[in-house]
Amino acid sequence: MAVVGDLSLKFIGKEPICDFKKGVFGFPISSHRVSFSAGKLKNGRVRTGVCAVMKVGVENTEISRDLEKFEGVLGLDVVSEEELKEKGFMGLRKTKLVCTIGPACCSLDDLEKLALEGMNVARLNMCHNTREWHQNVIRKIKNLNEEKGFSVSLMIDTEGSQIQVVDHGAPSSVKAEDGSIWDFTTEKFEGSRPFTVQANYEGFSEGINVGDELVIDGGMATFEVVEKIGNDLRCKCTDPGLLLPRAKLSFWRDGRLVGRSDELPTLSTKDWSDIEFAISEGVDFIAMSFVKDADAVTHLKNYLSTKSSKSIKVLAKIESLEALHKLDEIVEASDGIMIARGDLGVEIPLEQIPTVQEEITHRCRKFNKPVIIASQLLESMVEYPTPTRAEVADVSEAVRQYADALMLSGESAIGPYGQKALSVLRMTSGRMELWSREENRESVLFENKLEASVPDKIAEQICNCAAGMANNLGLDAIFVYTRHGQMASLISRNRPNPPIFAFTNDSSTRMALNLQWGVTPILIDLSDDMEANINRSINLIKTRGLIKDGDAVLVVSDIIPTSTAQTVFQSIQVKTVV
Ligand SMILES: Nc1ncnc2c1ncn2[C@@H]1O[C@H](COP(=O)(O)OP(=O)(O)O)[C@@H](O)[C@H]1O
Ligand SMILES: C=C(OP(=O)(O)O)C(=O)O
Ligand SMILES: [K+]
Ligand SMILES: [Mg+2]
Repeated sequence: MAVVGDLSLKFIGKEPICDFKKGVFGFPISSHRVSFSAGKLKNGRVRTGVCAVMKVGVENTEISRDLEKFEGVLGLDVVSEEELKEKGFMGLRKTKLVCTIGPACCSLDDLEKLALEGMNVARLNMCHNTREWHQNVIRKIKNLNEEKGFSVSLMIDTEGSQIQVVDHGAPSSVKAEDGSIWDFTTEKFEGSRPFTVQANYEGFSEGINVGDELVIDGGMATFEVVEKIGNDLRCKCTDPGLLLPRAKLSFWRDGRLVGRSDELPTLSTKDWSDIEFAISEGVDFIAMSFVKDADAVTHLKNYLSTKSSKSIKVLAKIESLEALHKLDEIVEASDGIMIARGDLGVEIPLEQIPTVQEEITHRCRKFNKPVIIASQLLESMVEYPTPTRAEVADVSEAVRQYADALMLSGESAIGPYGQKALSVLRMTSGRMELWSREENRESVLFENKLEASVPDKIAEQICNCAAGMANNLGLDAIFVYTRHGQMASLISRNRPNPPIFAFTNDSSTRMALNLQWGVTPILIDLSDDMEANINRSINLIKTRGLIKDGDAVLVVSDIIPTSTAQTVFQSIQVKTVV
């Protein structure tokens, strides 16, 4: 093993040696000498940064000095780097983008195009397709990250339990006509029977009375219960519409939802086995469907902390009335929230969605948790190559509310215009971010106070001040040094004007920060010597041509050293690059 600075090279016979993570590779040229080059990976090839011949096992100070400027150790993803080079600091997009991966975008080529187009997180919805299929997608994305320098995080979305129509294959949809009589049953049968709908859950009709309303998919069609026959319901169609496979069933009485999900577990047996799969594949996020209370979230978090060697973040999906009733406790318990407007629209009247969305987004900012706004953002693009004006207005509103992330569902999973939809999200968010920054700031930003008790009040204050200083002084960027991402997220919470570069030596932290508004995470080795870390990272960024003399950055650090000899290093400083 040869050691140079904080890089190490393995020396294996006459084979070329590679350490792609560090961007280093070398060829042994004799039994005690190795020639090596080091650099950043691009398009699967190492772009050489440093070339040298060195003695194996001997520390070479000259090379160490060269390697101080070595560009390969700066873990900045290619997409942010290109964006930065092209548009400068203020041009970096703040709002993060999540894409649901499905049959329309699962080839290596399609995934690469989505990554290039700005996908920050890939979502795999375990409601659909086989585990092998999902595994294949995960492997491809990890491969793209390793070989081509992307940094796309992975999210598994659980199926969850829900009362719905069984997907019996064909036909794909049936029309219910006004006044027609239908039987909703739990009887199991293959194929389809006329005027009969199979429900997936035995107890679906418990507590339901004659006269109650049965609503399909939040309003696609409506029935009135006219007769109860054992567990089955005979219903008359009062508002005609389509019955799709897996359509959701909800019951209403006197204009209010009849709670049906009490008996259903938040995590089913299938969900638990999908969670094992998520752990073994080392994904970054698990989005938990139909969360009812904080206990379910805490339980999963505890489970993951004992079972998973890497940190996996738990996102709670808010998609039921019950979750809305316990919003604060759920937000506080989770690592982030998804506003799952699809199912939420089944449980609350549609006209309440906009205000509920804004309220949840505000609660997330208060508790400092990232929030994703999901479902139907560009729904018409599942079929058409352009969005409706109303859809663009919806996306803009989500950005104006300072959501951390926006999500595509069917638009990318099954639609033929997935990349285009992603670019619509990118352009629309860029435009609204600029407008908010320049024209609308004061009206939307609200007071800084955190709702939750942050264990470290000093960190919170430092971050609030840092964001204010960076804005007031008109600085170019904020550099924050963070092991677990806490400081980066506390700065992001203030939604400052300049971009936040979060330097971390923890790859899980890097991947988790991909969901955080305005944060560009960078993987880098961090030593206990904070001054050295700061100088080294500024040099690295400068060597790459991403920062120039005269640029001013705000540097924030709060790294607790690993050795006990040093004290906690907390500081804010303004550095002008020279
Ligand atoms: N992995 C997948 N395999 C096949 N189809 C998928 C997959 N993921 C999503 N889809 C399709 O994309 C649509 C939209 O995705 P999503 O919103 O995540 O699911 P759902 O409609 O079940 O809530 C789904 O209805 C399904 O038709
Ligand atoms: C995102 C959602 O969940 P899923 O697609 O899993 O139903 C939703 O209901 O909006
Ligand atoms: K799901
Ligand atoms: Mg849902």
